[in-house]
Amino acid sequence: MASNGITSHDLLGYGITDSSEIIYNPDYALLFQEETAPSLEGFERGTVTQSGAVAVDTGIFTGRSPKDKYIVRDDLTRDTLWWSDQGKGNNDNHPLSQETWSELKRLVAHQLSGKRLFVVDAFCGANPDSRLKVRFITEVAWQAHFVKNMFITPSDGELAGFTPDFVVMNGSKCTNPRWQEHGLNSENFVAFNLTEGVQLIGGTWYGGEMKKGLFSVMNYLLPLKGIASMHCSANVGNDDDVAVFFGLSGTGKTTLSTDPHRRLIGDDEHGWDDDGVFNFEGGCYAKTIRLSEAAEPEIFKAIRRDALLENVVVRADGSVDYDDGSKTENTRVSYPIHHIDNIVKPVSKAGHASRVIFLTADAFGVLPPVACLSVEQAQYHFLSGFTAKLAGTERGVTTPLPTFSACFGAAFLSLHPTQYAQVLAKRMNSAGARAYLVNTGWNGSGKRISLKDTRAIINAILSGEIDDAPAVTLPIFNLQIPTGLSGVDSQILDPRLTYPSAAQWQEKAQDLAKRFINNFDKYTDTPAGQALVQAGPVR
Ligand SMILES: Nc1ncnc2c1ncn2[C@@H]1O[C@H](COP(=O)(O)OP(=O)(O)O)[C@@H](O)[C@H]1O
Ligand SMILES: C=C(OP(=O)(O)O)C(=O)O
Ligand SMILES: [Mn+2]
Repeated sequence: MASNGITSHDLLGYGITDSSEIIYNPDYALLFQEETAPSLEGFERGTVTQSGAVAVDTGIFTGRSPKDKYIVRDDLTRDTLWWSDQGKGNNDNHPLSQETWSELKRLVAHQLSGKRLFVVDAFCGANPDSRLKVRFITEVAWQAHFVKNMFITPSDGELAGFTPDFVVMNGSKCTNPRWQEHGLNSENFVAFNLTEGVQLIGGTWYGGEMKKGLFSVMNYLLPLKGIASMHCSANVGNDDDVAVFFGLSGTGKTTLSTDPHRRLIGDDEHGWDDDGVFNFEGGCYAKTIRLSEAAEPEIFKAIRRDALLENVVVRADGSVDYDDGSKTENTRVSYPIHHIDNIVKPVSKAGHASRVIFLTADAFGVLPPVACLSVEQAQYHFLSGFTAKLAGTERGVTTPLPTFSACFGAAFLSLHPTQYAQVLAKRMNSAGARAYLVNTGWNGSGKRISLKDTRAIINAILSGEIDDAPAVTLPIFNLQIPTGLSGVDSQILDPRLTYPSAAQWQEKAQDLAKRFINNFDKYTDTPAGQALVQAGPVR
């Protein structure tokens, strides 16, 4: 192949033999042809929709499968990783032995051998000094399209001499028949070997495993270098004021960071180093369930040729029924970031953040739609990560499930949560950043807080209006809540007013406070953790 390509010889090192053809870094035109080829069958075959975007079904897996996630426990990771079987917190970092890893790798390599393969080389991380050079190997065209959308495309110059730091071998068509003997959760697997720099995928076709998989890898590497690694979206205003929006899936990172008046840095994964905030990705991955052009015009318009829709229902005329969640609530679209008009160019990065927003979707309806946090409260709520798992993103979750997800992204943390909290605190402190808790979930009315109200709240945070607004203290949680903000229904700012009686709020609040206190217990075995207890709710 040409100098900017690779040969089957280059794949031998991964155990992949006899490749019949390698399609290296396909462009969008070729991907379109490949993923809509009439010869394709089943989940491999895409459908062209009216907007020009191709729609695919991701198969049995329409969300991540955290129970099938494994990391090889070896000399590198033994004492550095936050393991599922150690300490007090529970997480998805299940240990894997070197022997089982080798078997899984043989399985995937066998699956990918003798095939026509797509190989995509891309960056994860916008900064040359902390980015990963990643190679994705897959036999499914739309999976190559997904990673082209989501990761950063190197220039031709950068591709010359591209030696991957990390390789993703996607064997989604194969499963592990010996999973029981291996002591694993199922025949499906998403496995990482940080020493080798390899991710293996078997059984699941869901593209999000590759995107969030690399995020877990960045989450391992960056904090150890003093760089914050954050499950957040980010944008920047006309005064170069940077805001980051932390939040678990479905809490509004993508929706709220896509703001026509602010340049988008990225919608999901960022680092914060000595120069400022930078994106890990080159694209966005928006939820499309009940998407409307009126409520989210920028995202709606981003769905066009080169965007890739997942698990939506396409009508006979090629239009998409965004209201139909029959395949999953987790319908999605990935698109390159330049499908949004107002973005930071050419590199998705900006200065230090001055506003740090924690998005939570409170399914209990207790938390206020916004509160201003003290430095200690910010640490407390970041470690607690109270929110809800919304339907669809994880296998088996079908209704909002209240959860404490440390750092608003426990599923992706590779190190202990306190390590992320320490790095974030240091960055926030040097930048003089202020923190806010924003509930995009429910209140006493039983309905979700409206997007219109949340957007007005975000505007009041970003303009600074909220810092001077009259405020009261919400008892039990000791949160400072504003009593009036432009464009926000003042009846919703105090959650007590959304209940038939304040006593009803009080009862639910006491129950939630207990959960907070119990959850925080796992951080109280250090003096620093002990000191934070008073920043949380009291019984
Ligand atoms: N008050 C609200 N704030 C933010 N999003 C809301 C709100 N009410 C409903 N939504 C919907 O919730 C979803 C938020 O999803 P998204 O922004 O993709 O989350 P994330 O990027 O954090 O996974 C969108 O479908 C959005 O339309
Ligand atoms: C893609 C995911 O999350 P988010 O909605 O935060 O992008 C995920 O959790 O798999
Ligand atoms: Mn998102």
